Amino acid sequence: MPNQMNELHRLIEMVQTIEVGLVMLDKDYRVQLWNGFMENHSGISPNTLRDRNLFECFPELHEEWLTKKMEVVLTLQNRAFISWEQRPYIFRFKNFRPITGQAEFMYQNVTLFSLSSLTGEVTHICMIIYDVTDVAVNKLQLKEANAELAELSQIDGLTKLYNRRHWQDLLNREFERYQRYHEHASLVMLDIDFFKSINDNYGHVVGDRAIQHLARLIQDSLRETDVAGRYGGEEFGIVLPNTDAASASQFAERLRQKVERSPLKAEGQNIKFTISAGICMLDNEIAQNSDWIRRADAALYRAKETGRNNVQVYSKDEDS
Ligand SMILES: Nc1nc2c(ncn2[C@@H]2O[C@H](COP(=O)(O)OP(=O)(O)OP(=O)(O)O)[C@@H](O)[C@H]2O)c(=O)[nH]1
Repeated sequence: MPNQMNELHRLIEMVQTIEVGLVMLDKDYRVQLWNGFMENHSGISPNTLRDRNLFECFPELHEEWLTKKMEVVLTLQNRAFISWEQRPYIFRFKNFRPITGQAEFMYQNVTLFSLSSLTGEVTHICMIIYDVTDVAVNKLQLKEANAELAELSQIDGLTKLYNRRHWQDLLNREFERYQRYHEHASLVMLDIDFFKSINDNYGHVVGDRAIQHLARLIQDSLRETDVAGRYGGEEFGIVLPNTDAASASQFAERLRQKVERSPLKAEGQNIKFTISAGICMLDNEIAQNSDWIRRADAALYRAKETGRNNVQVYSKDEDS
Protein backbone atom coordinates (compact mmCIF):
# COMPACT_ATOMS: atom_id res chain seq x y z
CA MET A 1 0.00 0.00 0.00
CA PRO A 2 2.71 2.58 0.85
CA ASN A 3 4.32 1.68 -2.48
CA GLN A 4 1.10 2.36 -4.34
CA MET A 5 0.71 5.63 -2.45
CA ASN A 6 4.25 6.58 -3.40
CA GLU A 7 3.57 5.78 -7.03
CA LEU A 8 0.38 7.83 -7.00
CA HIS A 9 2.21 10.70 -5.35
CA ARG A 10 4.91 10.64 -8.04
CA LEU A 11 2.31 10.49 -10.79
CA ILE A 12 0.52 13.52 -9.39
CA GLU A 13 3.81 15.38 -9.12
CA MET A 14 4.56 14.60 -12.77
CA VAL A 15 1.13 15.80 -13.88
CA GLN A 16 1.70 18.99 -11.89
CA THR A 17 5.15 19.78 -13.27
CA ILE A 18 4.90 18.55 -16.87
CA GLU A 19 5.37 21.35 -19.45
CA VAL A 20 2.02 20.76 -21.14
CA GLY A 21 -1.40 21.75 -19.97
CA LEU A 22 -3.67 19.00 -18.63
CA VAL A 23 -7.34 19.63 -17.98
CA MET A 24 -9.93 17.03 -17.07
CA LEU A 25 -13.64 17.81 -17.20
CA ASP A 26 -16.67 15.77 -16.29
CA LYS A 27 -19.47 15.35 -18.80
CA ASP A 28 -21.01 18.65 -17.67
CA TYR A 29 -17.71 20.40 -18.42
CA ARG A 30 -16.91 20.94 -14.74
CA VAL A 31 -13.21 21.13 -14.01
CA GLN A 32 -11.82 18.06 -12.23
CA LEU A 33 -8.13 18.53 -12.93
CA TRP A 34 -6.11 21.66 -13.69
CA ASN A 35 -2.39 21.03 -13.63
CA GLY A 36 0.55 23.30 -12.75
CA PHE A 37 1.07 24.43 -16.37
CA MET A 38 -2.53 25.63 -16.55
CA GLU A 39 -2.27 27.31 -13.15
CA ASN A 40 0.98 29.10 -14.05
CA HIS A 41 -0.31 30.43 -17.35
CA SER A 42 -3.84 31.33 -16.30
CA GLY A 43 -2.95 32.57 -12.82
CA ILE A 44 -5.96 30.61 -11.52
CA SER A 45 -5.47 27.81 -8.99
CA PRO A 46 -7.12 24.38 -9.29
CA ASN A 47 -8.96 24.99 -6.01
CA THR A 48 -10.69 28.02 -7.48
CA LEU A 49 -11.85 26.05 -10.51
CA ARG A 50 -12.68 22.69 -8.99
CA ASP A 51 -16.21 21.56 -9.91
CA ARG A 52 -16.92 24.79 -11.71
CA ASN A 53 -18.08 24.90 -15.31
CA LEU A 54 -15.14 25.62 -17.61
CA PHE A 55 -17.08 27.97 -19.87
CA GLU A 56 -18.38 30.04 -16.97
CA CYS A 57 -14.84 30.49 -15.69
CA PHE A 58 -13.39 31.29 -19.15
CA PRO A 59 -15.99 33.23 -21.13
CA GLU A 60 -13.44 33.86 -23.89
CA LEU A 61 -13.59 30.18 -24.89
CA HIS A 62 -15.73 29.50 -27.95
CA GLU A 63 -18.29 27.45 -26.06
CA GLU A 64 -20.51 26.41 -28.94
CA TRP A 65 -17.64 25.36 -31.17
CA LEU A 66 -15.67 23.59 -28.43
CA THR A 67 -18.62 21.71 -26.91
CA LYS A 68 -19.53 20.44 -30.36
CA LYS A 69 -16.05 18.94 -30.67
CA MET A 70 -16.19 17.55 -27.14
CA GLU A 71 -19.58 15.96 -27.71
CA VAL A 72 -18.22 14.10 -30.72
CA VAL A 73 -15.25 12.88 -28.68
CA LEU A 74 -17.53 11.74 -25.84
CA THR A 75 -19.94 9.99 -28.17
CA LEU A 76 -17.45 8.30 -30.45
CA GLN A 77 -14.79 7.84 -27.75
CA ASN A 78 -12.15 9.01 -30.15
CA ARG A 79 -9.58 11.79 -30.24
CA ALA A 80 -9.79 15.26 -31.72
CA PHE A 81 -6.89 17.50 -32.58
CA ILE A 82 -7.10 21.29 -32.78
CA SER A 83 -4.14 22.90 -34.51
CA TRP A 84 -2.93 26.48 -33.97
CA GLU A 85 -3.32 26.99 -37.72
CA GLN A 86 -7.02 26.29 -37.39
CA ARG A 87 -7.36 28.49 -34.28
CA PRO A 88 -4.25 30.18 -32.80
CA TYR A 89 -5.23 29.35 -29.23
CA ILE A 90 -8.00 27.85 -27.09
CA PHE A 91 -7.00 29.42 -23.78
CA ARG A 92 -5.96 33.05 -24.06
CA PHE A 93 -2.60 32.90 -22.25
CA LYS A 94 -0.05 35.68 -22.54
CA ASN A 95 3.20 34.69 -24.23
CA PHE A 96 6.25 35.16 -22.02
CA ARG A 97 8.84 33.43 -24.15
CA PRO A 98 11.95 35.59 -24.59
CA ILE A 99 12.80 34.47 -28.15
CA THR A 100 9.32 34.59 -29.62
CA GLY A 101 8.41 37.63 -27.52
CA GLN A 102 6.69 39.35 -30.43
CA ALA A 103 3.76 36.93 -30.19
CA GLU A 104 1.21 38.43 -27.84
CA PHE A 105 -0.50 35.15 -26.99
CA MET A 106 0.63 31.56 -26.60
CA TYR A 107 -0.09 29.55 -29.76
CA GLN A 108 -1.55 26.16 -28.84
CA ASN A 109 -2.17 22.74 -30.26
CA VAL A 110 -4.84 20.89 -28.31
CA THR A 111 -5.76 17.24 -28.13
CA LEU A 112 -9.11 16.09 -26.74
CA PHE A 113 -9.90 12.53 -25.70
CA SER A 114 -12.43 10.76 -23.53
CA LEU A 115 -11.73 8.86 -20.30
CA SER A 116 -13.72 5.84 -19.11
CA SER A 117 -14.47 4.46 -15.66
CA LEU A 118 -13.45 0.91 -14.66
CA THR A 119 -16.85 -0.26 -15.90
CA GLY A 120 -16.12 1.16 -19.37
CA GLU A 121 -18.54 4.06 -19.12
CA VAL A 122 -17.30 7.35 -20.57
CA THR A 123 -17.19 9.77 -17.67
CA HIS A 124 -14.67 12.49 -18.44
CA ILE A 125 -13.02 14.41 -21.20
CA CYS A 126 -9.35 15.32 -21.11
CA MET A 127 -7.59 18.23 -22.84
CA ILE A 128 -3.86 18.37 -23.48
CA ILE A 129 -2.60 21.84 -24.32
CA TYR A 130 0.77 22.19 -26.04
CA ASP A 131 2.60 25.50 -26.20
CA VAL A 132 3.66 25.72 -29.88
CA THR A 133 4.48 29.44 -29.93
CA ASP A 134 8.05 28.89 -31.19
CA VAL A 135 6.96 26.71 -34.10
CA ALA A 136 4.05 28.97 -34.98
CA VAL A 137 6.06 32.19 -34.90
CA ASN A 138 8.83 30.64 -37.01
CA LYS A 139 6.33 29.39 -39.53
CA LEU A 140 4.51 32.73 -39.68
CA GLN A 141 7.80 34.60 -40.12
CA LEU A 142 8.82 32.24 -42.90
CA LYS A 143 5.47 32.74 -44.59
CA GLU A 144 5.86 36.50 -44.34
CA ALA A 145 9.41 36.35 -45.72
CA ASN A 146 8.25 34.16 -48.61
CA ALA A 147 5.42 36.55 -49.42
CA GLU A 148 7.92 39.43 -49.38
CA LEU A 149 10.29 37.51 -51.65
CA ALA A 150 7.49 36.65 -54.03
CA GLU A 151 6.57 40.31 -54.20
CA LEU A 152 10.17 41.40 -54.65
CA SER A 153 10.58 39.00 -57.56
CA GLN A 154 7.66 40.73 -59.30
CA ILE A 155 8.62 44.33 -58.67
CA ASP A 156 11.11 46.54 -60.45
CA GLY A 157 13.51 47.94 -57.85
CA LEU A 158 13.84 51.42 -59.35
CA THR A 159 10.21 52.22 -60.12
CA LYS A 160 8.29 49.85 -57.81
CA LEU A 161 6.08 48.98 -60.79
CA TYR A 162 5.93 45.37 -62.00
CA ASN A 163 9.11 44.15 -63.61
CA ARG A 164 9.04 43.06 -67.22
CA ARG A 165 8.68 39.33 -66.57
CA HIS A 166 5.74 39.65 -64.19
CA TRP A 167 4.08 42.37 -66.21
CA GLN A 168 4.26 40.17 -69.28
CA ASP A 169 2.68 37.30 -67.30
CA LEU A 170 -0.21 39.61 -66.42
CA LEU A 171 -0.47 40.79 -70.01
CA ASN A 172 -0.67 37.15 -71.11
CA ARG A 173 -3.46 36.58 -68.62
CA GLU A 174 -5.40 39.52 -70.08
CA PHE A 175 -4.76 38.19 -73.57
CA GLU A 176 -6.17 34.78 -72.60
CA ARG A 177 -9.16 36.45 -70.96
CA TYR A 178 -9.87 38.25 -74.22
CA GLN A 179 -9.76 35.00 -76.15
CA ARG A 180 -12.35 33.53 -73.80
CA TYR A 181 -14.70 36.48 -73.22
CA HIS A 182 -13.88 38.94 -76.02
CA GLU A 183 -14.03 41.95 -73.75
CA HIS A 184 -12.15 45.04 -74.84
CA ALA A 185 -8.58 45.46 -73.67
CA SER A 186 -5.94 47.93 -74.76
CA LEU A 187 -2.21 48.16 -74.39
CA VAL A 188 -0.24 51.39 -74.05
CA MET A 189 3.50 51.34 -74.64
CA LEU A 190 5.22 54.61 -73.75
CA ASP A 191 8.71 55.95 -73.61
CA ILE A 192 10.50 59.14 -72.49
CA ASP A 193 11.48 61.40 -75.39
CA PHE A 194 15.17 62.15 -75.85
CA PHE A 195 15.94 60.40 -72.61
CA LYS A 196 19.54 59.98 -73.65
CA SER A 197 20.01 63.75 -73.45
CA ILE A 198 18.76 63.79 -69.80
CA ASN A 199 21.45 61.24 -68.99
CA ASP A 200 24.03 63.15 -70.99
CA ASN A 201 23.19 66.57 -69.51
CA TYR A 202 22.48 65.68 -65.89
CA GLY A 203 24.04 62.25 -65.37
CA HIS A 204 22.57 58.81 -64.82
CA VAL A 205 21.41 59.48 -61.26
CA VAL A 206 19.11 62.24 -62.46
CA GLY A 207 18.16 60.00 -65.40
CA ASP A 208 17.09 57.35 -62.89
CA ARG A 209 15.10 59.93 -60.96
CA ALA A 210 13.30 60.95 -64.17
CA ILE A 211 12.32 57.29 -64.68
CA GLN A 212 11.05 57.13 -61.09
CA HIS A 213 9.19 60.41 -61.51
CA LEU A 214 7.40 59.10 -64.59
CA ALA A 215 6.61 55.82 -62.83
CA ARG A 216 4.90 57.76 -60.04
CA LEU A 217 2.86 59.80 -62.52
CA ILE A 218 1.81 56.56 -64.22
CA GLN A 219 0.95 54.92 -60.90
CA ASP A 220 -1.20 57.90 -59.91
CA SER A 221 -3.14 57.63 -63.19
CA LEU A 222 -4.13 53.98 -62.94
CA ARG A 223 -7.45 52.39 -62.11
CA GLU A 224 -7.37 49.36 -59.84
CA THR A 225 -7.53 46.87 -62.68
CA ASP A 226 -4.87 48.56 -64.87
CA VAL A 227 -1.49 46.86 -64.93
CA ALA A 228 1.65 48.94 -65.39
CA GLY A 229 5.16 47.58 -65.72
CA ARG A 230 8.65 48.71 -66.62
CA TYR A 231 9.29 47.10 -69.96
CA GLY A 232 12.84 48.32 -70.47
CA GLY A 233 15.11 51.24 -69.50
CA GLU A 234 12.71 54.17 -69.97
CA GLU A 235 9.92 52.25 -71.66
CA PHE A 236 6.73 51.31 -69.83
CA GLY A 237 3.75 49.15 -70.71
CA ILE A 238 0.25 49.58 -69.35
CA VAL A 239 -2.52 47.02 -69.87
CA LEU A 240 -5.98 48.57 -69.65
CA PRO A 241 -8.70 45.90 -69.26
CA ASN A 242 -12.24 46.71 -70.44
CA THR A 243 -10.92 49.67 -72.41
CA ASP A 244 -11.34 50.35 -76.12
CA ALA A 245 -8.80 52.22 -78.24
CA ALA A 246 -10.59 55.60 -77.90
CA SER A 247 -10.64 55.41 -74.10
CA ALA A 248 -7.03 54.17 -74.01
CA SER A 249 -6.13 57.11 -76.19
CA GLN A 250 -7.79 59.52 -73.75
CA PHE A 251 -5.96 57.87 -70.87
CA ALA A 252 -2.58 58.14 -72.62
CA GLU A 253 -3.23 61.71 -73.72
CA ARG A 254 -4.08 62.75 -70.15
CA LEU A 255 -0.89 61.09 -68.94
CA ARG A 256 1.14 62.77 -71.69
CA GLN A 257 -0.18 66.19 -70.64
CA LYS A 258 0.44 65.45 -66.99
CA VAL A 259 4.07 64.54 -67.70
CA GLU A 260 4.51 67.69 -69.77
CA ARG A 261 3.16 69.79 -66.88
CA SER A 262 5.13 68.03 -64.14
CA PRO A 263 8.85 68.70 -64.48
CA LEU A 264 11.30 66.76 -62.34
CA LYS A 265 12.84 68.90 -59.62
CA ALA A 266 16.52 68.00 -59.46
CA GLU A 267 19.85 69.79 -59.16
CA GLY A 268 17.97 72.94 -58.22
CA GLN A 269 16.22 72.96 -61.58
CA ASN A 270 12.92 72.04 -63.15
CA ILE A 271 13.85 69.40 -65.69
CA LYS A 272 11.11 69.15 -68.27
CA PHE A 273 10.62 66.06 -70.35
CA THR A 274 7.86 64.53 -72.45
CA ILE A 275 6.64 61.08 -73.44
CA SER A 276 5.37 59.41 -76.57
CA ALA A 277 2.83 56.59 -76.50
CA GLY A 278 1.53 53.90 -78.83
CA ILE A 279 -1.78 52.10 -78.35
CA CYS A 280 -3.17 48.84 -79.58
CA MET A 281 -6.59 47.44 -78.80
CA LEU A 282 -6.96 43.66 -78.90
CA ASP A 283 -8.86 42.23 -81.83
CA ASN A 284 -9.31 38.85 -83.48
CA GLU A 285 -6.40 39.42 -85.84
CA ILE A 286 -3.94 39.38 -82.96
CA ALA A 287 -3.06 35.73 -82.68
CA GLN A 288 -0.30 35.92 -80.09
CA ASN A 289 0.40 38.11 -77.11
CA SER A 290 3.77 39.13 -78.59
CA ASP A 291 1.86 40.59 -81.58
CA TRP A 292 -0.07 42.77 -79.19
CA ILE A 293 3.14 44.30 -77.85
CA ARG A 294 4.65 44.52 -81.32
CA ARG A 295 1.67 46.50 -82.64
CA ALA A 296 1.62 48.91 -79.69
CA ASP A 297 5.38 49.36 -80.19
CA ALA A 298 4.83 50.09 -83.87
CA ALA A 299 2.35 52.82 -82.91
CA LEU A 300 4.90 54.18 -80.41
CA TYR A 301 7.50 54.23 -83.19
CA ARG A 302 5.11 56.33 -85.32
CA ALA A 303 4.60 58.72 -82.38
CA LYS A 304 8.37 59.18 -82.29
CA GLU A 305 8.53 59.64 -86.05
CA THR A 306 5.79 62.25 -86.03
CA GLY A 307 7.59 64.60 -83.68
CA ARG A 308 7.38 62.84 -80.27
CA ASN A 309 5.30 64.13 -77.34
CA ASN A 310 2.16 62.60 -78.83
CA VAL A 311 -0.07 59.53 -78.74
CA GLN A 312 -0.76 57.21 -81.69
CA VAL A 313 -3.21 54.36 -82.06
CA TYR A 314 -2.08 51.31 -84.05
CA SER A 315 -3.43 51.11 -87.58
CA LYS A 316 -2.90 48.40 -90.17
CA ASP A 317 -0.73 50.80 -92.26
CA GLU A 318 1.91 50.31 -89.60
CA ASP A 319 2.55 46.82 -90.97
CA SER A 320 2.94 47.88 -94.58
N1 LIG B 1 19.63 56.65 -66.18
C1 LIG B 1 19.22 55.55 -66.83
N2 LIG B 1 19.34 55.48 -68.17
C2 LIG B 1 18.90 54.38 -68.81
C3 LIG B 1 18.32 53.32 -68.12
N3 LIG B 1 17.97 52.37 -69.04
C4 LIG B 1 18.30 52.85 -70.26
N4 LIG B 1 18.89 54.08 -70.14
C5 LIG B 1 19.40 54.94 -71.19
O1 LIG B 1 18.28 55.44 -71.90
C6 LIG B 1 18.72 55.88 -73.19
C7 LIG B 1 17.68 55.53 -74.21
O2 LIG B 1 18.04 56.19 -75.34
P1 LIG B 1 17.34 55.98 -76.74
O3 LIG B 1 16.79 54.59 -76.81
O4 LIG B 1 18.33 56.39 -77.79
O5 LIG B 1 16.15 56.91 -76.73
P2 LIG B 1 15.92 58.42 -76.33
O6 LIG B 1 17.17 59.19 -76.09
O7 LIG B 1 14.93 58.43 -75.23
O8 LIG B 1 15.26 58.97 -77.62
P3 LIG B 1 13.82 58.65 -78.19
O9 LIG B 1 13.22 57.50 -77.45
O10 LIG B 1 14.02 58.35 -79.63
O11 LIG B 1 13.00 59.90 -77.99
C8 LIG B 1 20.07 55.21 -73.42
O12 LIG B 1 21.06 56.20 -73.36
C9 LIG B 1 20.23 54.27 -72.23
O13 LIG B 1 21.57 54.20 -71.80
C10 LIG B 1 18.21 53.42 -66.70
O14 LIG B 1 17.71 52.52 -66.02
N5 LIG B 1 18.67 54.55 -66.10
